[in-house]
This record gives sequence, C-alpha cells and structure tokens, in this order.
Amino acid sequence: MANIRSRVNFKSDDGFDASKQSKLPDKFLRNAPKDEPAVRIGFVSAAVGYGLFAARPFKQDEFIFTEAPILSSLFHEANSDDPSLTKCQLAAYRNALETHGNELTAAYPVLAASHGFPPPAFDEVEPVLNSDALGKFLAHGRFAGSTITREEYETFTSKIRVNPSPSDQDCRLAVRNFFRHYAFDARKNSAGGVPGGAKAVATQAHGACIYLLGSLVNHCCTPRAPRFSRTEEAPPPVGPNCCWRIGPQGLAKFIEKKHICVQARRDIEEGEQLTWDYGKRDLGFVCECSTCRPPAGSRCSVM
Ligand SMILES: C[S@@+](CC[C@H](N)C(=O)[O-])C[C@H]1O[C@@H](n2cnc3c(N)ncnc32)[C@H](O)[C@@H]1O
Repeated sequence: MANIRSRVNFKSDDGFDASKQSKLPDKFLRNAPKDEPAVRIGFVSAAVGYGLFAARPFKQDEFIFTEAPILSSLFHEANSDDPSLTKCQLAAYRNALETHGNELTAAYPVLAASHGFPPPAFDEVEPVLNSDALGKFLAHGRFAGSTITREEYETFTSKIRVNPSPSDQDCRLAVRNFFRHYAFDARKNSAGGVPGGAKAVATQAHGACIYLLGSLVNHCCTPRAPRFSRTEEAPPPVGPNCCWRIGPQGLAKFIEKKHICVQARRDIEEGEQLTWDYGKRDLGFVCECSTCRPPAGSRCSVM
C-alpha cells in the first residue's frame, strides 16, 4: 500500500505523539491488562463491517486492553457543522494518514474511499490486518491479528463507493460523519457511553479521540432484566460484554491521559465479539446486535 503514503502530502500537526505515551513506569501499573494476546479483528457482516473479538477468555472485571489514540481532534455533535471544527478534524485525519496511512486505510476503508483512496486489494491489506500494525497503539494487551477471509473482505469492499475526485467540502463532511460514529469524548474521567456521543464536548482541552482498535468495537443493546423463576435455569448472558473509560481513574492508575481502557463487564469466551452499549437513542444505523437479532435457536431473554 505504498501508494497511500506517496499520494498523501498534507501538512498539519495535532501535537499528540501516541508512540511516546505508551510506556509507563512500573509504579503506575496496578492490575494492568495482561500482556498476552487479547483481541483480534474480525468481520461481523456486510452491514456491520469489522468488529473486535476476544483472543482469549476474560473474567468479569478483567482489563482487556489499553490503547493510545491514533488521532485526536475537536468534536462537538451540537456544533458539528461548524467549519472550524471540521477543518480541525480533516487536518488531524490527513496528518495521521501521512504517518499511519496503511493502518488507517485497512481499518477504515470507507473513510479512505471518500478521500479518493480505493480499498486496497486483499493481498495488500492482509499483511496489515494480520501483523501488529493495527495493535501498534496498544499500551497493554496484545493484538492477535485478524480472521478476515479474502471472500469476506472482497464482499465488504466491493460495496464501498470511491469518490474519485473529492472536494475539500466532501472530505470535511466525510470526516465529520466519521467522528460522529468513531470518536470518543476524551474529557477527563469519561467512561461508558458512546463513540461520538451526543454528550461529547470538545474544546481545546478536551479532544475527541479515535482508536485503531477501540473504535472498532460495535454496539449491543442492553436487554431489560430477564424474568425467570428460581426453578428455571438462568438464561445465557446476553447484551454488551464490555465497558470503557478514558484516562486514569479509580484503581486503574495505569491508564494514561487520552488512552482508552476496555474492561470485561462479565465473563467472555474466546472468540466472542466484544461489544458495549453506545447508549444513544438515535444510533444512526439499523441495529444488528445480538439483543435485537438473537442467533437462531437461542432463547430471547428480553421481556
Ligand atoms: C464505532 S464503529 C464500529 C466499527 C465498524 N463496524 C467498522 O467496521 O468500522 C460504529 C459503526 O459500526 C456499525 N455498527 C456498530 N454496531 C452496530 C450494530 N449493532 N448494528 C449495526 N451496525 C453497527 C455502524 O455502522 C456504526 O456507525
């Protein structure tokens, strides 16, 4: 994918060098995530796109991974039409493309296509998906590659429309939409909620962050409490299995400013998709989660 870097020629600096932030002195590490394969990227469906999957079992409350942002910028849903905000977001994306073009294009092919970069062929993208490239911002926990097959990738990317000659305005709109769906509010002590959430407030001091892996976690609706009698067997666990927080708080002193930390809400099996509840009423997409569409044969526990 050398063509991406050689074609990218933008100048800007969002001033955050994640690679310098990812190592902490041991004294700050309290119960940090284990440094063994934690997550892998996989394909959920053509409608949902990629997702993140457990590469090993996790116990309830276990820390899964901590990751520095690949890019950060300003974001405020209520002011998302403000040209100065979209200008900052575009500059941040272009800046990140210069240094991390291959990873960004592999992780977010739709956004790249809106900037005129067609999805790379599977043979080009597979080494990126399968190497540590997508896990390069992990401070704790390790990336275990991808399970995406050629067929899945090609089916997914064949539906992506490339804008052959995007204007600056096209690019700004695409990046704004991207921030709505992928950015996390990185205010001190933010947790739970939703990437690009309505409460996301961004000023110079509070950036909105995109994470190579963290931003690939999909939404799952929280079911209402299941009703079952004492004699009945408890239904299998459903609903979101993870939660997140950004920045140091509580006992998790190992979390750096602007780093996202992902934690298990309940026991998670190897291979299970990681999800959390975006918490928004208007999600901006038709929900395909396991609560709304339980797998065939499973008992619905939403009452
Ligand atoms: C934060 S991204 C998650 C990663 C995304 N699947 C991808 O491939 O880039 C959020 C986007 O993923 C899709 N998505 C996430 N959860 C979904 C769900 N439960 N049902 C349908 N689409 C979902 C929507 O397109 C949403 O805008």
